[in-house]
Amino acid sequence: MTRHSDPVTVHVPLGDRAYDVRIGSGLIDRAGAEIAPLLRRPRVAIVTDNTVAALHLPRLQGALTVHGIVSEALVLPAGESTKSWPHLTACVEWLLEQRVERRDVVVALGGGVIGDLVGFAAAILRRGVRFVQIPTTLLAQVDSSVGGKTGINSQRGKNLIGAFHQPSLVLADIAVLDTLPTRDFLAGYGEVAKYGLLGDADFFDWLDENGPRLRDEPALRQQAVAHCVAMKADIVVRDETEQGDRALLNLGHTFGHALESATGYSGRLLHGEGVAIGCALAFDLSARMGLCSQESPSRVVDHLRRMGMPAAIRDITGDLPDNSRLIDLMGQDKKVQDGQLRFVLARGIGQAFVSDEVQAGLLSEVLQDAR
Ligand SMILES: NC(=O)c1ccc[n+]([C@@H]2O[C@H](COP(=O)([O-])OP(=O)(O)OC[C@H]3O[C@@H](n4cnc5c(N)ncnc54)[C@H](O)[C@@H]3O)[C@@H](O)[C@H]2O)c1
Ligand SMILES: O=C(O)C(=O)C[C@@H](O)[C@H](O)[C@H](O)COP(=O)(O)O
Ligand SMILES: [Zn+2]
Repeated sequence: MTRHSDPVTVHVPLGDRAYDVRIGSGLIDRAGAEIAPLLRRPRVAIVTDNTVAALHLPRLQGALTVHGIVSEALVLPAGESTKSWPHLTACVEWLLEQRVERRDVVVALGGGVIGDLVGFAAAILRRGVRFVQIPTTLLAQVDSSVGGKTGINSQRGKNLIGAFHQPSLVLADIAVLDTLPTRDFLAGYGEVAKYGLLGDADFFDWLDENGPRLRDEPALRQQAVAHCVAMKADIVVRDETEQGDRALLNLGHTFGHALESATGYSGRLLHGEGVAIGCALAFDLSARMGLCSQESPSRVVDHLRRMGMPAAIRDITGDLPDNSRLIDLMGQDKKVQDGQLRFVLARGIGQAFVSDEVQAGLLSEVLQDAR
């Protein structure tokens, strides 16, 4: 049964690209009322994946119909491999076939894969149309639906083709997370933990106490999602296009993205799992560089393990390329400057910063010991 509670609103004040992120139970049932004020004519194009379509699309379309909004839907295959050129082409061509105009609104209903792909399609369609994010995974609610990073993967690396394109509205219905498989919920938790680790030690303490209860207690879930979104909004407003501080949101991602590429964007390693392992490695590296005490990486790993999450490279099943290949994959990271790798490191829990001073030998050592 869908519960309804008062939504919390986090405003993202980006001038003429400002928008609200609404977080609460039952928001999909109110999507017609929420989206109607954005529309110049009463129709939207929805893009989703097959799993989400079966569970939540009829409810969304019903809620739009009640407000006289006509909708058509494109259903793409679920999974990371959908963030690719062929599916981007299919999505853009379908939107053109639907005669989506410059003043229309496209709706992305799904997890981070759909949000990133559809956001990018909206960025390039007729040189840019507006879009609304309706994130249906924990990961998408706390992270990918906010901030305007959109794009697809390349064989050469994660998210290497994309654009900054902010949504016009985000509707995070925390009740949809009830249908999310545990593995996907925990993958999203990797990004939740990341926020505490990068800049909020008190939040990490709170997660230590409440993390295991987030899945079953809607009030805690709403609190956690709202806190992460507020933290992300604050960083994005300071540095929308990642010239500086925004790179903090990349904690764990230099390692995680290389591991995702190495596993072929397959079900072997989900993005949030890669981020969790990457955070543990970033703290390990920081401790070896003398930036923080050994207590910090130990605490990170203990927390992830207690949550039932992978926390080391050895937790990934199957073969992986050798360390030099992994480091080679890291060379495609978007933080690289003048060919030099840059990492998000930490002076302790909640004290992350960006560094280009990592010695290659130490990096190999960290990877070697983690396998
Ligand atoms: N743009 C950004 O700032 C940003 C931030 C973080 C991650 N990302 C990207 O997000 C992607 C990962 O997102 P994700 O973890 O949401 O993966 P996902 O979109 O693949 O969703 C995970 C799985 O859950 C299913 N699902 C979604 N909602 C469901 C629901 N309510 N009930 C049941 N099943 C549901 C999906 O069909 C899919 O199988 C990666 O590509 C990552 O690079 C982007
Ligand atoms: O919003 C950001 O900025 C982030 O880095 C959030 C990350 O969780 C997310 O995975 C993002 O897509 C990674 O960005 P990338 O630029 O390294 O591809
Ligand atoms: Zn991420």
